Amino acid sequence: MSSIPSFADTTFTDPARIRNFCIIAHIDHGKSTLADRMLQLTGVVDARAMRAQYLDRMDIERERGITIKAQNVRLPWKVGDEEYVLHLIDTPGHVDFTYEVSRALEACEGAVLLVDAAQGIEAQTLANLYLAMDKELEIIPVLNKIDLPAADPDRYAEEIAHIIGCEADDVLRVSGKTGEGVGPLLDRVIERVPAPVGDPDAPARAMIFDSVYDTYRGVVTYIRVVDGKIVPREKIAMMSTGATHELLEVGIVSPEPKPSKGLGVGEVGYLITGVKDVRQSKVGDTVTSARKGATEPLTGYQEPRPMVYSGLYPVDGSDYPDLREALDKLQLNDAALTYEPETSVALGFGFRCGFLGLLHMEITRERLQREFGLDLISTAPNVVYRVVGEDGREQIVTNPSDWPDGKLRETYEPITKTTIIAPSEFVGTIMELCQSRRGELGGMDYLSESRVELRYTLPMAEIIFDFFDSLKSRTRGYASLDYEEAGEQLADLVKVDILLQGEAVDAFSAIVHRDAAQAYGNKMTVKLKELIPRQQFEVPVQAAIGSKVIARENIRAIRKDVLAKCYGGDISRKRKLLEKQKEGKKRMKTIGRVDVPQEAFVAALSSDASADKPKGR
Ligand SMILES: Nc1nc2c(ncn2[C@@H]2O[C@H](COP(=O)(O)OP(=O)(O)OP(=O)(O)O)[C@@H](O)[C@H]2O)c(=O)[nH]1
Repeated sequence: MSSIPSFADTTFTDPARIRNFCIIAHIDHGKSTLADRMLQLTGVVDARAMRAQYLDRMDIERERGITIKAQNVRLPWKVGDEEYVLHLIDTPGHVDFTYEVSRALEACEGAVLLVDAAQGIEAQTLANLYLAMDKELEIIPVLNKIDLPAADPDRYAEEIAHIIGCEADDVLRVSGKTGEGVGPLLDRVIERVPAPVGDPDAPARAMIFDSVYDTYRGVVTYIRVVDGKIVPREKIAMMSTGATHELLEVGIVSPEPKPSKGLGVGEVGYLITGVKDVRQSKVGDTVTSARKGATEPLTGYQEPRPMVYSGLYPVDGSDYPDLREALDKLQLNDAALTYEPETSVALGFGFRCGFLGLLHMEITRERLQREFGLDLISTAPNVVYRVVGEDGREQIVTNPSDWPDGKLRETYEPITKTTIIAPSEFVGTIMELCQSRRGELGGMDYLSESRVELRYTLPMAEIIFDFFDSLKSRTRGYASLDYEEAGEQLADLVKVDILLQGEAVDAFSAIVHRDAAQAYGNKMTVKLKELIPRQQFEVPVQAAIGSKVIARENIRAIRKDVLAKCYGGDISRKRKLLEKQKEGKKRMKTIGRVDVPQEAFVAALSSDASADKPKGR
């Protein structure tokens, strides 16, 4: 086996020589590290240019050590004298990004199922495995990190064999760190993963599995060709809209983008059309030729549905148009992000945004701040509720301010099917936690003598915020968690409003289970009392359900005279002080007669859920 980089540059490769695969795993089991070794071993990146997590291109990904966006790369590999092209698609492992995983799977015929040899199967190993099996991919089971002293490959090979129904001997053993076993793994990919099948003479059909907005090049669209070929200078059409575009560039990624003469059946690469509007290159769409194009699109992807909503507002109101533009651009990168304009009495103009989960929300916010230089406030996140009024009218509520006043006939909340895997000694404490979160046990299975899988139905609102942190701390970090939405259930829900001097502050309203309302009211009133500076009059801070007040704190009055200290003399000093006070006022929002500094909103809204940095695993 030796590397043959020149072969990687040749496109229109015979499909029989192509293998498209991805690596799926629980978070931190070592996908990105293994991908690094593959880049090196195939000679695509030489040792000098190598850096850790080569495919994680975003700063946030490197800093957090997690993969958010799926990436793809073309690798040459030789078995005996036969030359092959591998397309590797690196996928994220966090539960919020399952959607990215499912898109990556659409472009592959095989999946390397990577399991940490010191940890065994975890909740997302199973979730990703089931996704891959659903799409009928060839699964190649692999134990990673065999260099670790704590590795117990024999034990976990049995576990994997038991789950996927193979022999324990079939499970390969590698170390992404030392590179051991990576060559044989690539050989196995070539041997087991089926070559892509497509009709080279049919009209072109390629599926879009990712699109990225690039400041210099415009929209870059990643595709996998299914039939025919895509060549530069030809007009292409997007099948969902019928829109046609001039193709400016077609190419492959190995590991940097390289223009090519085109892409044929089974090949994975990118195209650039000079389109500036990010919404014209929809993930899941089929690309065909504008002239004599295909008539049947490929089966689309399942549209991702947001699970968590939150309001995003610019701290400086004049940044509103920039925020809109930034969201437009991010959405191309992130088909799961949704947003629509909303206004808040307290925060002004902003957007109601939908996310897949809290990590997704946090990352979106961080990207808006970093990549677009925006200073933002986000309101407390909430899930999606359905309410039926006394008159039988139904309403979907994604924003607490839309919660109908008055009596409601029925209120529903979304629920999840949750899987927890942990050492069996923690079963009692996990059950306790789930019960306290209104969970219902669905079943329990032993994966081996000492490890158990628990299945629960839990309200989504209970699970997305701090559940994972509680689970981790109660199980000393040994439990892993995965959940998927599973419909809705009747629940006794109420809206808690927070009032300043009798006036509701919409940004602080929350929908909670009736049993949790008191705790929310107490927490917010105490917090706001600390955060809002004293005014020249007393300000009551109240929590209320409808007109019923359930908690109250008072901010005592003071009188602040900035000129008091400089009576007599210096007029310019006086003016300066007054101006300083005016500056301060600009950063205040006035609720009724109460001046609330921006910082108080930020602090009050960020200190609970969004401050826990959930890194689910
Ligand atoms: N000892 C040892 N450590 C490894 C090996 N492979 C990965 N690691 C370490 O395990 C941690 C996680 O590795 P990553 O490659 O970032 O894991 P990942 O699965 O890509 O994680 P996500 O991208 O967040 O899903 C890092 O600290 C790696 O250095 C290995 O073979 N041996």
